[in-house]
Amino acid sequence: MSLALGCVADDYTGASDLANTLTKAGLRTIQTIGVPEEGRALPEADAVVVALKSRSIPADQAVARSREAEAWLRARGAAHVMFKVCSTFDSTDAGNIGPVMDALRAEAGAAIALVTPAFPETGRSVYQGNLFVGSVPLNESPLKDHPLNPMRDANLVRVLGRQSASPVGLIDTATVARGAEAVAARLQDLAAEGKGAAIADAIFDSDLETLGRAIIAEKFSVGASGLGLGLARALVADGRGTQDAAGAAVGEPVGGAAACLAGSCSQATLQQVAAAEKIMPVMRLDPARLLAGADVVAEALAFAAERLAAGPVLIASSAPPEAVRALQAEHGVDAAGHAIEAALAAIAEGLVARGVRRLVVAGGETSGSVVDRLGLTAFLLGPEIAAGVPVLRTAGRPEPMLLALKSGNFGGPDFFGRALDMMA
Ligand SMILES: Nc1ncnc2c1ncn2[C@@H]1O[C@H](COP(=O)(O)OP(=O)(O)OP(=O)(O)O)[C@@H](O)[C@H]1O
Ligand SMILES: O=C(O)[C@@H](O)C(=O)CO
Repeated sequence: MSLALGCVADDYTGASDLANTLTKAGLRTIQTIGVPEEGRALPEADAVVVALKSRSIPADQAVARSREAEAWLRARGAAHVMFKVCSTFDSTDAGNIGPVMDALRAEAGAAIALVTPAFPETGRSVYQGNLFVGSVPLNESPLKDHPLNPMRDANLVRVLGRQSASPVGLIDTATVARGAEAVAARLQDLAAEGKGAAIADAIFDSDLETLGRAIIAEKFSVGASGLGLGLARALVADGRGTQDAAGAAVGEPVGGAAACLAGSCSQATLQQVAAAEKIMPVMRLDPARLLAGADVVAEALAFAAERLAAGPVLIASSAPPEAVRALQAEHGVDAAGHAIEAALAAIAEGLVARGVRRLVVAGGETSGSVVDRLGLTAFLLGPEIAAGVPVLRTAGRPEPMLLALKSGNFGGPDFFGRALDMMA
């Protein structure tokens, strides 16, 4: 297998979002969970997205894991490696986007990296270096209340500048409008000025296509699904894609019971959980009781066991920002987050033991814990449920499962019902 494109993603839902975009754009794509162990056979692919759970871990660990993933991808022929970050640039001033970018850029022997989280299909655009979520700057969007990394500055030149060891420049929209050669020239000028990264403006998919063409001959970039789209289209134009990449992984139904888990507290997920209450039994986990030592895992599994034969259930810890803040104030951000993630992962394991083979999970960290607990190692890409959320089919598991790993902010209010319909 000689890869046209290699990607290192900093969380599992983000990886499936990117793999979905690459597949739709015409690259046959596989998502692996971590770096595959030596000797593990993978299906033929044009692109591999190695999913890490590195968004919220200490920066030195994120760097080490990302370097290992990059080396694995390069060894399989990937001339360009993209580091996939969140389209809302989720990170703190302590990392991890800057440190990982610095390390992978050095590995690639590149002087500068083009960086853009723009993903117009989901309303993320970058103008004059400022990230917009829909019509509002990042710091006015619901991301200002994110439980792990509240985003309080929309200016990405500043945000990345605080995380990277080298200065950060801007490729503005006027330059992007002049085309790929103008972008490539500006990138070289910024490198000559000593900049190690350039935030690139992008408002429309056509901007991302320009950026893709400008950097496809470079070895490294940083972006979200939008930049993936630009790179994939440049590769496909160059004859590196596969006809019917999107149809490649649609397989037989897997049967079994279906269930949903939500650990995301985003505004989108809160609405989706509320809407799900109209179509399936919903159990709301009480994190305060969990943290006080109550066996909420057993309670949730008993709730599910009584109902699964009749249809899907949803188990959710999702709560509005005030409740999240109150819990975190009492127990600490990490302790609260990890305890809830671990509980939802244990519930997932119990559900699979009780015959669940179709599982929808909302939230990046939550999905990471669930997928790790289930020991899943790779996914093939199925149809798209909502922008950025595909149906995933496990690869290498004797009894296949279907999953949907939803990034917190993605999907419309009817997401859970829609996902279950598409996984029937
Ligand atoms: N009621 C709650 N109170 C406090 N923290 C919670 C609560 N419910 C879930 N959490 C924690 O909030 C975090 C949510 O992060 P997660 O990544 O799963 O969702 P998200 O941030 O909305 O999704 P994404 O990263 O895809 O945008 C997790 O650590 C989870 O355990
Ligand atoms: O880019 C995005 O917004 C998503 O793929 C994601 O990473 C959210 O966690």
